[in-house]
Amino acid sequence: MSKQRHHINTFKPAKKPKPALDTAVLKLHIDSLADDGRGVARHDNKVVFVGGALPNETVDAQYVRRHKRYDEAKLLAVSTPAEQRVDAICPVYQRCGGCQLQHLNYPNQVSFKQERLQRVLAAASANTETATLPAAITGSEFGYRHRARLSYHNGILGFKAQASHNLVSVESCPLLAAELNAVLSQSTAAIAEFLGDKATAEVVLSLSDDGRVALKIKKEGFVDAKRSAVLAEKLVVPAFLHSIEGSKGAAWRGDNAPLSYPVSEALSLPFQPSDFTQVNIAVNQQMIQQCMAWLKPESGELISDYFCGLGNFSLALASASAHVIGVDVGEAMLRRASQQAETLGLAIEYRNADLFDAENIVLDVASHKVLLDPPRAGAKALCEVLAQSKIVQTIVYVSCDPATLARDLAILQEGGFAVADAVMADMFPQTYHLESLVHLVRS
Ligand SMILES: C[S@@+](CC[C@H](N)C(=O)[O-])C[C@H]1O[C@@H](n2cnc3c(N)ncnc32)[C@H](O)[C@@H]1O
Repeated sequence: MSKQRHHINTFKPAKKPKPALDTAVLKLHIDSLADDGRGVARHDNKVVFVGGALPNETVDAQYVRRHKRYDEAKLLAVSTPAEQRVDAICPVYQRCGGCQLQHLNYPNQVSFKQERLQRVLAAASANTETATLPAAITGSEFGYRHRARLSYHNGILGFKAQASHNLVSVESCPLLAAELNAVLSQSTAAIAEFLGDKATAEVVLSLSDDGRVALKIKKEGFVDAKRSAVLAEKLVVPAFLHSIEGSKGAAWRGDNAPLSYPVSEALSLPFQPSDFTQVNIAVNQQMIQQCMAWLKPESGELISDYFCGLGNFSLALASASAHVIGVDVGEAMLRRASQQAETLGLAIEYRNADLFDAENIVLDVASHKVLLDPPRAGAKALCEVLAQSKIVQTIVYVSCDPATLARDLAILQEGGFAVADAVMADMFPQTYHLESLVHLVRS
């Protein structure tokens, strides 16, 4: 039998060369703001997104990327500035990827986010007129973050640049609390000396309400204990080295005394730098009060707090004499939350469950009121279970992502819940991030 030869075609057609980007200066009129804060114009029958441009402005811009359905352009000059335009206060604004709205005055940042929330509510309830929203929950426009996560690469400590993995060097950031900025500028040289030119790392700064600032480093490779101790010595009070974790070998641990952040005048939450904490303390405290006003906890009644983290909402609910079941996937956080509940003598039972998996979701038959505060991915599985259950009568949904909020509200409304109230909470001024609270009742 003759061997058959299979002919394998190894010929690969050469990739079509990309057409050169048109470098002409475009004169664009900006019609609106996209959800990510970029100005939206139309040119050549296509939408063009222009970062840093505002509605009603005429701008000069140049293409940076062209796609089938839309194009992206960079702002060169604003020929007719909008009334809402203000000067950005950060020297690396438009290079750093952290802020998108510093060029828009604050009242208009708030209305931009209010309108986005209104659109989400309108889309989720096609037949319901969306009432005007109440005044937004707001705090300071700048200096509001008590926690910051910076990246380190090739000798640069900073934040990711816009639309790129490069880093923008930052020794001070107008969104950070003054205490964090002081520590950042004092410690940058010591951190860079410790990590060297080639390391890749993450540096987390966390401010405690007693003024201490913890520095935690996560790096590639092994951690050198002696050099870690030298870095710890170099940090100036109130900064202290909390820990250095490597991708290999043992971690170096320094002072691990818990930090704390206040959730009300009377209550504080102990936390570790790796825990989830709401970054904006003033806005968080008002959010807690809003949730309490909607949930109206009564003595002895059972309330479920899903995605409870360290018990940010559970503590307040239980302090008003409710019994609380807190559910989260973060084991270490749940341990700390339980300890705090025990210290304060509060009736909270914390449970560990993956709430993205419907099989793990158990609704307690005695719990008619529910609070949920999921991560950006939302809470599809939980909302499907809540929609089918006739036990739960009141839901407060705390959302940090309008797209998943819209999806989940549609599920809940299909299941018989109606939006009773909603409010925008400006947790992240100067950025496009939208935090919102929605109160639903079974109709
Ligand atoms: C936006 S945080 C809210 C935490 C808390 N409610 C607060 O206010 O501090 C989201 C929480 O969801 C938790 N989480 C993330 N994925 C989860 C999952 N699949 N199942 C359960 N909890 C999850 C995180 O651990 C985190 O604590």
